[in-house]
Amino acid sequence: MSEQQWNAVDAYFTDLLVPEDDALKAAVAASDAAGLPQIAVAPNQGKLLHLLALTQGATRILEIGTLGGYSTIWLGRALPADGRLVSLEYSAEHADVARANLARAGLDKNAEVRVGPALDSLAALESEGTAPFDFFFIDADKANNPHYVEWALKLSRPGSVIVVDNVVRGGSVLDATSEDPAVVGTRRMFEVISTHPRLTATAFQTVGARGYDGLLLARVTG
Ligand SMILES: C[S@@+](CC[C@H](N)C(=O)[O-])C[C@H]1O[C@@H](n2cnc3c(N)ncnc32)[C@H](O)[C@@H]1O
Ligand SMILES: [Mg+2]
Repeated sequence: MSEQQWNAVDAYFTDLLVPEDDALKAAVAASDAAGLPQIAVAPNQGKLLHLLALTQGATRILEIGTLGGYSTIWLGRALPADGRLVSLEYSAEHADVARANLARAGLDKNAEVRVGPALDSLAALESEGTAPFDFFFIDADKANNPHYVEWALKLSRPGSVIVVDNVVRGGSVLDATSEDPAVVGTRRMFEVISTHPRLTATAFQTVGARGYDGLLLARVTG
């Protein structure tokens, strides 16, 4: 099956089930205009995150890796009126674009973008005594994925859900000899999760508008 066919099927699904409104279209346009890389989740993946967070009844969401806030908007729209989303982003420039996109989507009251290395922001959240989060979306520097999963656990409650994006690495996730930090980090994350007493998880491969990739979905059991 060709990439052209994956794209066409994705477009069919998206046209029927995931109509993007003005705020989402504007978020993509503003991110492109600012020169951000086109590495946000696809619309149907954004809607998947939205539906997962809704199904979870999430009132507190933590995202690691904001970019222009496209996935943040989908997640933020799953929150109740008094819900809270914190998104962590290394780049001040990306964060500025995301904040404008979130404001346009009417989510600036619920969603906060914190700038800096996510490991520092996570430690700050802990020292502030933040309440546990119900839903985590991990989509930043893949080398740190094992640390991000450990942090998600620290900031979770039993029943919290963790989604990790881009776990296939073009198939290189199979390569135990890889020195690519993203592959090493992803493999280490799988090892940590596979034996973790507080996590149950699955992962699946995807094809579509973002090519060949995949997601990990985990639930905190205790
Ligand atoms: C794949 S993009 C996020 C895409 C976004 N979740 C979406 O789907 O719309 C990854 C983002 O993580 C940020 N990032 C990379 N390393 C980081 C770090 N150490 N701490 C926080 N953010 C980081 C990058 O600047 C980039 O904006
Ligand atoms: Mg991603």
